[in-house]
Amino acid sequence: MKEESTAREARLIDGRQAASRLRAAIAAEVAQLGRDHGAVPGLAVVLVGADPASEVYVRAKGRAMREAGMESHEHRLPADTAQETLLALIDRLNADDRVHGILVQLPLPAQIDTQAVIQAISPDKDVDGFHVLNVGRLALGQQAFVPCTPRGCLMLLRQVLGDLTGKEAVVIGRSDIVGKPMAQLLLGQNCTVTLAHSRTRDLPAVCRRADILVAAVGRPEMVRADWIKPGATVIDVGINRIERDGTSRLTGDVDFAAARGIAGAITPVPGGVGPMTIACLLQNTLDAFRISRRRAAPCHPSSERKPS
Ligand SMILES: NC(=O)C1=CN([C@@H]2O[C@H](COP(=O)(O)OP(=O)(O)OC[C@H]3O[C@@H](n4cnc5c(N)ncnc54)[C@H](OP(=O)(O)O)[C@@H]3O)[C@@H](O)[C@H]2O)C=CC1
Ligand SMILES: Nc1nc(=O)c2c([nH]1)NC[C@@H]1CN(c3ccc(C(=O)N[C@@H](CCC(=O)O)C(=O)O)cc3)C=[N+]21
Repeated sequence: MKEESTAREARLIDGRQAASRLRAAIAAEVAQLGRDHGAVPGLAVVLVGADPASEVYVRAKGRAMREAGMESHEHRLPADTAQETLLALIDRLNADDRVHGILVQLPLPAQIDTQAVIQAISPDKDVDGFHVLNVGRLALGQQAFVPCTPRGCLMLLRQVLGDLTGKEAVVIGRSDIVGKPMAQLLLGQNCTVTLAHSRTRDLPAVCRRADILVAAVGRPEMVRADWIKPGATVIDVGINRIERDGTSRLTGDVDFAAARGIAGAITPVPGGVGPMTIACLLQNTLDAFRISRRRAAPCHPSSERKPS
């Protein structure tokens, strides 16, 4: 039978709006903390080299921090910075009481051992959630700093679907910063999780099982409409800069225009996951600030670790 001519379009998941609500709630809490304690949460962002995309993100993070009433301490180092120099900076930031969160923008130049740098960050200031202690805590289902991008994706999913129990979730991409922690979070929500990657056999068929499809690959419009189960919720993490019709623009890992006719709900790029990543960075920094205050008052009877 022929489809109706007015095919139903997927609900658009507005990441900008969700992020702006979260940022407003954080700003209100920060203002209250200032009134109660005269203290301001601070984030140190370290950028090595001058990658233009990284510059854009770092500027956006700084602006969002200041708008929420938080302090942003930006450290820009030349591309040829030695590893020891960066490690010495991390040591200083670990010891700095005004710095509650530390983010080292990735990727780092080739002469620097990324893991050595990440593991040098104090786990209590690791607002990216990349430190082995936070990765382990997340895997064990303990209180942990959760990487900002998957945390934001989960917030959007909860907003659209409510309880995720029993859903079939497929995550494409197994990176340490997106795919793996996303799979852990979905497992924590009682989804049945498949983590797909470049060696997955018959990826389209795997994707067609998904009630929830998260694409974090880095390949423009790789996910076609016929990979999507009708009515599925699609979260497009990909940020790919492409040339089209002579202009440069951003596109996700999903063929958005076609997928809209099949999916139940879908995030756009830009305006989907990206803004939530930044809002979650503010949330993680606020959580880190709270943890530092509990550390400062260890005798208080209610000083347990759980960020409320
Ligand atoms: N919106 C946001 O806030 C953020 C967006 N991003 C974007 O998300 C995307 C992914 O980032 P990131 O996780 O860092 O990327 P990585 O390059 O680290 O990982 C990509 C993953 O995709 C898999 N992959 C590559 N090609 C294929 C293929 N043909 N079929 C199936 N799987 C494939 C790789 O598999 P294998 O492991 O087998 O090689 C790998 O696991 C990028 O576009 C990035 O810009 C990233 C961070 C934040
Ligand atoms: N230590 C570390 N932590 C990160 O979280 C981290 C990182 N390194 N390196 C790079 C990736 C990428 N990332 C993004 C953040 C915001 C947007 C974002 O706000 N995007 C806007 C568009 C921005 C534009 O126009 O370029 C949007 O999707 O609407 C995107 C991507 C964080 N990352």
